[in-house]
Amino acid sequence: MTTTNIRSPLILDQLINLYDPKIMGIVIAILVVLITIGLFIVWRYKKTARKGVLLMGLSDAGKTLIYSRLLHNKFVHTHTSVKENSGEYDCGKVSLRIIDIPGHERLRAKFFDEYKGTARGIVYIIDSITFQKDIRDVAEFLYTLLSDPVVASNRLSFLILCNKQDQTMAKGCTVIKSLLEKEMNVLRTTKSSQLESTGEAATNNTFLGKKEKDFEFVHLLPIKVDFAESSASNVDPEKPVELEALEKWLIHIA
Ligand SMILES: Nc1nc2c(ncn2[C@@H]2O[C@H](COP(=O)(O)OP(=O)(O)OP(=O)(O)O)[C@@H](O)[C@H]2O)c(=O)[nH]1
Repeated sequence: MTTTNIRSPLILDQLINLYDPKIMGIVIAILVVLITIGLFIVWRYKKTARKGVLLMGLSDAGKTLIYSRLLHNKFVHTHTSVKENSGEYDCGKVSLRIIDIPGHERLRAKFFDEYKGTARGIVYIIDSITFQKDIRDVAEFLYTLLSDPVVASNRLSFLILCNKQDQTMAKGCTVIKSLLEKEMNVLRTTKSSQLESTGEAATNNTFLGKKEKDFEFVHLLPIKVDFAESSASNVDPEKPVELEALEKWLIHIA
């Protein structure tokens, strides 16, 4: 009896002795697990809270027609947008908020700043007929989006949608991808030398891709950039509307 009474406080002392390396180890392991679970819950919450998909691109690429097709399954006669269109797209269990951002140079930055924080992905729409003529502007705008700090920190998904494939003059998405990579490479060199001349190179995070390597979209990971083709117009009944690739991508990121 006496022996037990003397030993129990000693064992208890040992158990609550935080300086005991074993106990310290267990306490640290529990804390690490709890912090990880906490961070995971916050990350999941933030991710699911961001359910916007921005339709972006130069003016006349077909954003509003694609928006109208996707959400209302309608052909509309469009004109240059001056404000955004926004609506819910049902992806089965969840829905996404599709936002059609005006492509006009003076408006797009303002709307992008307004919506980028709530975005999960960006569909960058290209007019595949005028692509070669506008390649510089197409690449420049895309570069601006990809080098945005919010895009990088939220790891937004990108779909580059080569639209107007119903037209015979339209370039296919493989050609567009390869020409765009070449143009982004040139643009990157120009931007880097401009920054160096103003002494901002060290502080600015605008170098996209891998140093010492030609620009490739795959080098932007964890920002994932996919390419697909689409056609939003069915003025010619022989050529149907093709938005399946876009719809599959939306379900994939939802
Ligand atoms: N042939 C063809 N024409 C298309 C397609 N998608 C859009 N268009 C036409 O392209 C023109 C421009 O389409 P919009 O949807 O207004 O373009 P947008 O990108 O919203 O232009 P902004 O509002 O200026 O940003 C319209 O005449 C559309 O009918 C397509 O897949 N094929």
